Amino acid sequence: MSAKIRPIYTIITRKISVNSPKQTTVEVISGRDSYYKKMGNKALDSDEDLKPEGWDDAKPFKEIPGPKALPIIGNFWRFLPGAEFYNVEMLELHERLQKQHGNLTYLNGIPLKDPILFAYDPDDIEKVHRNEGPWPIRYGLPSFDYYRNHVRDDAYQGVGGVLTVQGEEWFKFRTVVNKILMQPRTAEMYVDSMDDVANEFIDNIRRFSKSNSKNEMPEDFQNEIYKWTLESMGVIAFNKRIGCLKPNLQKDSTGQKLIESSVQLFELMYKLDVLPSLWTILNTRNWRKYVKILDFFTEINMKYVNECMANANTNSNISEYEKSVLERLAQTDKKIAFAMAGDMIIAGIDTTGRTMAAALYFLARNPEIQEKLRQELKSQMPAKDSPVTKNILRESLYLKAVIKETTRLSPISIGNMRRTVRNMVLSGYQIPKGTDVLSVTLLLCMNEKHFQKPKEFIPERWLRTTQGELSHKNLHQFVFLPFGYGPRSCIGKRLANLELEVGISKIIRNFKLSWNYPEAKFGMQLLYGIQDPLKIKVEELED
Ligand code: HEM
Repeated sequence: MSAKIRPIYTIITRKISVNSPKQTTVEVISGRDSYYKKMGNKALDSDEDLKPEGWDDAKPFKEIPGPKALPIIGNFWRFLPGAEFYNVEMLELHERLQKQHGNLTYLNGIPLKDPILFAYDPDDIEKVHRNEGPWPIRYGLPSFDYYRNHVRDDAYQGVGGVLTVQGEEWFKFRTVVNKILMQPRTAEMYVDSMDDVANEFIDNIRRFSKSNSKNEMPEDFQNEIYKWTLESMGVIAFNKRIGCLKPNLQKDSTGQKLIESSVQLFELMYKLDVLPSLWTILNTRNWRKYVKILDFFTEINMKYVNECMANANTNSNISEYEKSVLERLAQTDKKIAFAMAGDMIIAGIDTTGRTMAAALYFLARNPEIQEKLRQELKSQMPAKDSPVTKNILRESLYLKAVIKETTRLSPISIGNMRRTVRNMVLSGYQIPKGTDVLSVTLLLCMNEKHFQKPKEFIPERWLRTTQGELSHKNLHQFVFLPFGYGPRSCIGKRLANLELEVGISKIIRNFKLSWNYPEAKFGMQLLYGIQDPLKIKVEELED
């Protein structure tokens, strides 16, 4: 995009979305109908749910409580230095909003951002998800969407991927990729390669531990974890070892450049899509940097997909499950393979990386839990260098409970976002279709109404054998949704769990972890997670 100013249609789109929904009657609400009809969602064409049960008795939308927006400056000023929400951590912000305004809070008046409803009641969250229809709508990364569909439509050719597109286009894409990525057999196929990648990560951890008298991981250990997730995702997305975990990576190597670019990419996404930003109307410095980085990813992606196609296995005796994910995607549609490989890299590094960081931190702080996990692993992996196999993973129930408990206390997203596609009543208020609702599940996961000792790391709560109050068996189904919900839920869930299971098994089987610092701070940048340097002490186990 060479023009200094974004095309006028973008500005108009943003302006429309900045307007708060002031609808109070069903007729006015239908103003957004054409948009959804364009997406072809038949459910929206029918009149049957125009007035859902309880609509006439519900209070109008405009009465939903929330921080009052002032003329012109809206609510933005509340987040400025000295004001009530300045630098307030996400969890605390939502605790305060819920306390002040109740289970449904409306926030508008943040420049160039859509107004949003925060839902804190699991029954409301259930209603939103159960009414999301077959093509749920989730907005979140407009900068990424704009890049693919407008800046580099030459490369993506109208196939925007699964992360940001909506409606029928999303559904068609997702139907193709689900068949390949959501299969348990697909994930299992990668156990050996994930084991290889984890071995290199273990070597690096060992080297860091020996490099200082305290046996601590470096301040930027989180980036080292990202190298491991990028290398793991590279195997799946590109069918290729990128080489990010090699010690002394050359500055100009692709691996090093990819690592640096992905760290910057997430920082920039946060600045463009989460913080107020002028990129939607101007070619800001951050926007230009962002496009440059995404261009680099596009170029690498194209190169690797072409390489994979050129080396594709033409042996007709080989079963579908012996082929790589990328090969199978490319067999169906090369454009889909290209966009999906890019999505996997964007969605698969920071997410699994932050979850791994949190898991290691919780294990380091809880030596008894760590030892219990180690005993489970030792029964399956007699030697420190025993490979992880799919049978080991099937049997390792405590390991799975550790990962679940990690995602309860440190989910990558504080909640799930949906744009409602039907009118509905939430907490006694009329909610018009077309409203963005963020279900803040993190708040529920931290509430003793739903979890006993909610702030403590207790994997036992997820074990089937656990009885009584601690057990998760009576948990409301919409309180704990770390991978989202329904047809739009995380497509990488199986792959992420596989990576984490293999990586954590190897680390805990080889090392003793401990934490010698005050409790780490958690918070949100693009994603939620630990904010402090991850200086975990790592000691080699004897056997
Ligand atoms: C622990 C790691 C991960 C967590 C906790 C996680 C969580 C999530 C969540 C909460 C969503 C939104 C779901 C919704 O709206 O209902 C999502 C979407 C998505 N995730 Fe993950 N994710 C993880 C790892 C991965 C990996 C490794 C990949 C790579 C394949 C991936 C690919 C995606 C994609 C492509 C979407 C968008 C799906 C769509 O909109 O149809 N994720 N993830």
